Amino acid sequence: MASPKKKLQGLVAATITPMTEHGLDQIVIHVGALSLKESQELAQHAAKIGADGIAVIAPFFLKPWNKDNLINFLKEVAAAAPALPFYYYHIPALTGVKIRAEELLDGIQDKIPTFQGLKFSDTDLLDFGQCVDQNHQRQFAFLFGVDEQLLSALVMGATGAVGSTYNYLGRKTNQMLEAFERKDFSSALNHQFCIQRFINFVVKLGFGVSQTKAIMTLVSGIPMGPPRLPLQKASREFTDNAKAKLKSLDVLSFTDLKDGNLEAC
Ligand SMILES: CC(=O)N[C@@H]([C@@H](O)[C@H](O)[C@H](O)CO)[C@@H](O)CC(=O)C(=O)O
Repeated sequence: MASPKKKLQGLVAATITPMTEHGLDQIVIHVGALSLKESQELAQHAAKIGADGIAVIAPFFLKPWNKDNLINFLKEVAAAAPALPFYYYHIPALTGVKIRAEELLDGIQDKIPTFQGLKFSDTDLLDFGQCVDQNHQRQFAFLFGVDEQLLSALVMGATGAVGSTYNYLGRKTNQMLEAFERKDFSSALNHQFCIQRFINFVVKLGFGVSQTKAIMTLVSGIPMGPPRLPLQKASREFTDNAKAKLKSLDVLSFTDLKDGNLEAC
């Protein structure tokens, strides 16, 4: 897993490595599940193996229909690991739970004392901005999850980012962060546009977890394995096209895309 500098994090969904040996600064484990009991067990397990925090998506088969239902679910999961910082993972496009994050934040720490922040994977920058706006004491982390829009979210007050493309576009994204920090907005925008060119290209080909695995294998040479059903493996055609695009944009932190890596895909 790439570990780019600054505030970016690749996705760590689960780990079997003893937590003392992973070499990462922090590990937040996602413990969301369709069943509350399962989620609580995962939270307890995360605490036992030394995670630095837990994150939870909304349950999406039997959905919470309002803010209070959702908070009650999250509260029970958080209570299963009372010593761990708790993050709500807001990803409405995948869960179908469209309760606005800014509504959820209102008074949340009274209900969930360990609440630490949001991973916000949605393109609604009004909702995102209103989350940041109401955080007067600046106590929460706002980790943005739409990689192609990170610059806009930084302007709105994102405090970090978690996304799939940082596993291989980390260098380019760090260049954007550095330009943003030195207030060189024109360079920051150029870097964001470059990232967008790649994402726009792969989105048109069909882009998801399988394709992310294929690109990560291609770039690192570390076989990421096939996706689990019902997902299907990315096609060779996709990988060839993604490789050509990465080369033409010159965005890789790795000096070489070795031919063997393509075979590993
Ligand atoms: C909907 C989605 O998959 N969003 C990604 C982004 O990193 C996304 O791949 C990227 O912005 C390209 O659209 C992450 O926020 C979430 C993610 O990868 C995950 O939870 O597996």
